[in-house]
Amino acid sequence: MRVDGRFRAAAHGRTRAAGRGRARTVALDREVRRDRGRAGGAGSGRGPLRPLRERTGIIGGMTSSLPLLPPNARVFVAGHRGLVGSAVARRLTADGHEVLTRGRADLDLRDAAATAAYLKDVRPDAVVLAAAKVGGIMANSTYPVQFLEENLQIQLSVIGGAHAAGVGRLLFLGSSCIYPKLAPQPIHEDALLTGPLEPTNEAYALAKIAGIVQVQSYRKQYGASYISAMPTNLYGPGDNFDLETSHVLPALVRRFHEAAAEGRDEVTLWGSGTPRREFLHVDDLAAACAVLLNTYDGDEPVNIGCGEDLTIRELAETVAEVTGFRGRLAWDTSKPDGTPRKLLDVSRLTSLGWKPGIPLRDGIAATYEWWREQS
Ligand SMILES: NC(=O)C1=CN([C@@H]2O[C@H](COP(=O)(O)OP(=O)(O)OC[C@H]3O[C@@H](n4cnc5c(N)ncnc54)[C@H](OP(=O)(O)O)[C@@H]3O)[C@@H](O)[C@H]2O)C=CC1
Ligand SMILES: C[C@H]1O[C@H](OP(=O)(O)OP(=O)(O)OC[C@H]2O[C@@H](n3cnc4c(=O)[nH]c(N)nc43)[C@H](O)[C@@H]2O)[C@@H](O)[C@@H](O)C1=O
Repeated sequence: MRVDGRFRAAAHGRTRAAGRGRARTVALDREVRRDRGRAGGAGSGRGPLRPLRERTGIIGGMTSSLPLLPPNARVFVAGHRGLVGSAVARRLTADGHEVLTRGRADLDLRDAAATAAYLKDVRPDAVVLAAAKVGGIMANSTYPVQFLEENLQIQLSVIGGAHAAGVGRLLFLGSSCIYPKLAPQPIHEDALLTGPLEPTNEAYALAKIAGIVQVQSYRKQYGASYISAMPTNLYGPGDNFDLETSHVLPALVRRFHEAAAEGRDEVTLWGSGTPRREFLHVDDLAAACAVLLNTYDGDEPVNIGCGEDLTIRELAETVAEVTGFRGRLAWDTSKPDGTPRKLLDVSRLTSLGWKPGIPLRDGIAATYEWWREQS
């Protein structure tokens, strides 16, 4: 069962003069290029970069007052029916932007020609790339071909198509699994490519790393104002509750709910329960994406997390309490644990003024309520 918490308020197609939007984004692109040239390091995001005049937020650590995403911007959210895309669409709409969407039946984002044609037609001011082949530990380790190829195809289509259409601003969403399996904790963005990856999601991680390099390459070669963010494990309304393909948190909600409803006294979970994970509510993630779109224009990816983690056993105890399951936990150690720990260093993001607002227990309770209303 894929619970459907879908974003419906989005406008389809072109509802404003596309020519105006295009002129504005191309102008921003040129301006970014010109100023980076003066700073003497195209897209490095590190050197003594000067703030862009007027519209810019944070470039190379310097700030000015106006946001990088113009007010009332037209933003194409790719993957608007998913956990992340639906939350980002809600957030951008609440912030006064116009969210453009396209369902998979009308536009398969693996199709580069169709995606480029769509983006040229609607010419958004910005793109948020939240469409991807996504899944939990078992889905990742069972279908590495799809996780590698579909994500590479989507990234090539959307990022390349956005540039060809003159889109001036793009946010690419990666994942904390891009970092080495045994990276020092908390994991700083500089840990990228410093060690071997976790085998259960290596294919997915490599596709995401390619996406980061693609974004950096468009910055370096064309001066594009494209950025990448690396979220930790997410949860919330719109999540996937399918026990075979989901991440751990929605799986536990469903397992405990069903066990409590059926009066069972034991629930079996995967692995040893000892791995540690950091969980962020998707509405906090969406707020962080809005901050990045408005203020960040650096070359380096930005971690998005809450800065705290817990063991899977501790998570299970919390979810059991929320769902009213009072029985025993059993652990199926034939199932993989995955990486032992992946707590993100979120200092780069918090320095931009963002902080999480939804405590884990409250977020789980709200997600449980949402899921029960959907089922
Ligand atoms: N969930 C998490 O814990 C985390 C997620 N992320 C990242 O956030 C992003 C979004 O993830 P999330 O929202 O959880 O994933 P979901 O599976 O909930 O949503 C993915 C969306 O992408 C769409 N999509 C997938 N393939 C295609 C395609 N070929 N053409 C058009 N649309 C397509 C799906 O469409 P449809 O609805 O039709 O299936 C869906 O709307 C991903 O990049 C992921 O890596 C990062 C860290 C953690
Ligand atoms: C976001 C992130 O998500 C994935 O990495 P992951 O964090 O390892 O994934 P997960 O949420 O599926 O599991 C977390 C932990 O929980 C344990 N666990 C117990 N019981 C269940 C259970 O019932 N289901 C699941 N899925 N896990 C369970 C499980 O064994 C593991 O130890 C990748 O897709 C990766 O690519 C990625 O980006």
